[in-house]
Amino acid sequence: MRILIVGSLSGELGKAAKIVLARGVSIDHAETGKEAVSKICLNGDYRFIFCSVIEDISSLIKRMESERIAVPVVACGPEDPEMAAHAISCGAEDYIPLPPDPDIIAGFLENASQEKSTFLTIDPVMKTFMADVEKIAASDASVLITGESGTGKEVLSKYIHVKSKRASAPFVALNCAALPETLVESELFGHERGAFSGAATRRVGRFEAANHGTLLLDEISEMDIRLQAKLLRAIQEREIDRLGGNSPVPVDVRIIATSNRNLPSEVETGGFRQDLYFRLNVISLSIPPLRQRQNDIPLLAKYFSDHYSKVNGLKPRRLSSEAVEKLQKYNWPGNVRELENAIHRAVIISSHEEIDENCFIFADSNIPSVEPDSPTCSWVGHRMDEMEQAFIIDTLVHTDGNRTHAASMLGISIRALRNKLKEYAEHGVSVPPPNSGMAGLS
Ligand SMILES: Nc1ncnc2c1ncn2[C@@H]1O[C@H](COP(=O)(O)OP(=O)(O)OP(=O)(O)O)[C@@H](O)[C@H]1O
Repeated sequence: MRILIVGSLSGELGKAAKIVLARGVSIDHAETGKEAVSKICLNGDYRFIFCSVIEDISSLIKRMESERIAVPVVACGPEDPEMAAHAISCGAEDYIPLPPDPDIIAGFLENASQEKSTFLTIDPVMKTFMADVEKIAASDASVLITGESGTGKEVLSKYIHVKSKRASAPFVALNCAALPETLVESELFGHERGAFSGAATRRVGRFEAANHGTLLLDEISEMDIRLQAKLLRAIQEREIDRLGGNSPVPVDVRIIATSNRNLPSEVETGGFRQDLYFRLNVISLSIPPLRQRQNDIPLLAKYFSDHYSKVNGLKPRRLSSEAVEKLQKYNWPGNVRELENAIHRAVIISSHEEIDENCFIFADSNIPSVEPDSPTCSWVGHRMDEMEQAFIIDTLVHTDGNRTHAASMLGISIRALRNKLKEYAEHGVSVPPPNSGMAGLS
């Protein structure tokens, strides 16, 4: 883990930096937000940016957004609730009070290193699967992880990295569906200054950022076929060409790719290169959907309820046995992500320390939801495109704005979903924002 510290180190922030260093975490330093962005562009992967509240956090975040950098910013400043609230409203994800308390910083770092890297499971159907995962982790082979949306493909990738001999090097992820095709190439391979209009600084790509570590290519099936050829070359030759660069750069990276689409049939229809498929599919793991491992439901539910109680400053919430039974009977089309969202909501809405079954309301997931006031209530008399729009928006509301999950439930590609949403927004239709989190509460 590497952290970039932004601001003057002469005061309390410098003391915080020393505590971070003493915990074995490497740090880099930038005096200003502008310098910070150049450093990230050049050096790649930081787990966090610790930024002094004296700096203009809002413009740092805007600069990062314009460079498509998504590193969480943690504001550091005096123990003052108003300053903390202001920093959070500017886009900071957390606030560390200064003078720094070594225990708070240690807890923060510990949380960050454990976060999303433990693949929780106890269901007997997962026993052989997990035994295979342990063996696979130790090897250096490419891994292809498939499974429905929300089954934990990204968590499993991180777990494999943490268990591998590359654990002390970076784990870098790129969601191939999250960026327009034109940007994926420069994200992957980086670019030299002036390589294209807008390339104001030299920037390392994810391949270089992941050197000696692991590169997760999430939703690989969404990658443009032309770029697939370049990726294949990078994997085979173990070197990449930066956009606008003169000579290849050697890279030592383990690739883990995920897909929630059926890659062999994509290969058959010409949407995915067969040679790349064989390269990635040295080892393949298919995560079973949550409904096929019901014993994991109580374990995960408890884990999320403890986590969200803590995050919300509440006493630990306990799930009643009726609530657990109800969770185990539901078929979880959105898998663990849907369970996590359901528990998060339940933790907040439950007025007692016990979460009872009434905190969970599930539509029959085999039938599209037909609420009395919903446009899908009476299908007769509506045009197909109206129905499609209502269906897509309803699904997106159900997934709390999560595009990947919604696309998977609708059985369409994320790109197709995104195009539809763009079209709706251009016609003034209110589209649930991405990751709107607790949208269902309001
Ligand atoms: N076994 C697990 N243990 C702990 N948390 C899990 C587990 N599986 C999934 N999660 C949680 O569920 C959520 C979804 O997981 P993840 O993003 O890894 O799924 P995914 O299969 O990659 O989804 P998608 O295909 O939609 O990108 C995350 O918040 C993750 O922390």
